[in-house]
Amino acid sequence: MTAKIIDGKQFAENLRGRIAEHVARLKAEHGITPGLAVVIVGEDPASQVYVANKARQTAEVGMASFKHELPADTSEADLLTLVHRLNADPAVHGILVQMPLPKHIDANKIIEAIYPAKDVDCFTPANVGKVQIGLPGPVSCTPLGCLMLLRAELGSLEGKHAVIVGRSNLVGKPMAQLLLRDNCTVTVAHSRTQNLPDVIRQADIVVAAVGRPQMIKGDWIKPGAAVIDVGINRIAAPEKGEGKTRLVGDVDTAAASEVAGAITPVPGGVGPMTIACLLANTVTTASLINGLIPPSDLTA
Ligand SMILES: Nc1nc(=O)c2c([nH]1)NC[C@@H]1CN(c3ccc(C(=O)N[C@@H](CCC(=O)O)C(=O)O)cc3)C=[N+]21
Repeated sequence: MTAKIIDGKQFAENLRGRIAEHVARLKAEHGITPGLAVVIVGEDPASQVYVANKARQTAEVGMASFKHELPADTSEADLLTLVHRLNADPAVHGILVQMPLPKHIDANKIIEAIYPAKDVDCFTPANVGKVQIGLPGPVSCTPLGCLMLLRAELGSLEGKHAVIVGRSNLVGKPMAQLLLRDNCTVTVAHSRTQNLPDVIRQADIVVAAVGRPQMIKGDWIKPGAAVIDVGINRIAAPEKGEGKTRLVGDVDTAAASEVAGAITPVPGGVGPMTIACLLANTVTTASLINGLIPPSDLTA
């Protein structure tokens, strides 16, 4: 069997098209221009690429984009002041503080300062709780993107055994909640799981979010399974020349493609969906802040 390659880049482009339509409607019918503020502290080059991409795509769908680039030695107090200002700014419906933050800043303190109504990452405790009990609001961008791809690929997820590898607050835990809501049987595996290959072999759906390049091997995959690779790891690529690098996922994609029914590539799989879902969440929060029912096709 050769797996279908799930084109996350194309799917994200289509999603952004739907988002642009909702944005146009919010403007025309309600006079609302959804606004997303992105805050980046320090000069990490990878972070700067993501932030530039986010700002460009935000503008492309017709939303207002506010970028705040702060020096690496910004104090926690100054960052908190900025968050408070964005909380109070009526033109801002979404606030994203790019992670990771420099070590002298307590990320949890910053996250807790974000007004939950504007928390488009779905990092605040209030929104994590809402996802868990199924209330409307923003949904963690990467898990939401994975869920959209799975639903598009498989239709109903009911009764399927999903094995999530990784238990982070960013991906593993919210992914488990969303798949439970879609009536999957959910197993969350992690670094202490015993016989990991045998656990993964039971999965109809594998979500790999461990951050270890190509750790999940082809012969761990059940024939026909759907494999969602969240990992984005930069590794050395001597075949491309000295000092060159390339991106790989947490799955050995070439080997897994011989067995799986469908698989997401890296790059071009989950990554572009994460950014599109950030924009989707901004439409959701802009709607809710203004007392409107958010579009059902942009959320879980
Ligand atoms: N508050 C916060 N929210 C985030 O959502 C957040 C964050 N901080 N910090 C960093 C991570 C990482 N992240 C990515 C988003 C898109 C791609 C993406 O589009 N990747 C492309 C490849 C990009 C490349 O070539 O480097 C792809 O997979 O095709 C990657 C990574 C969001 N993050």
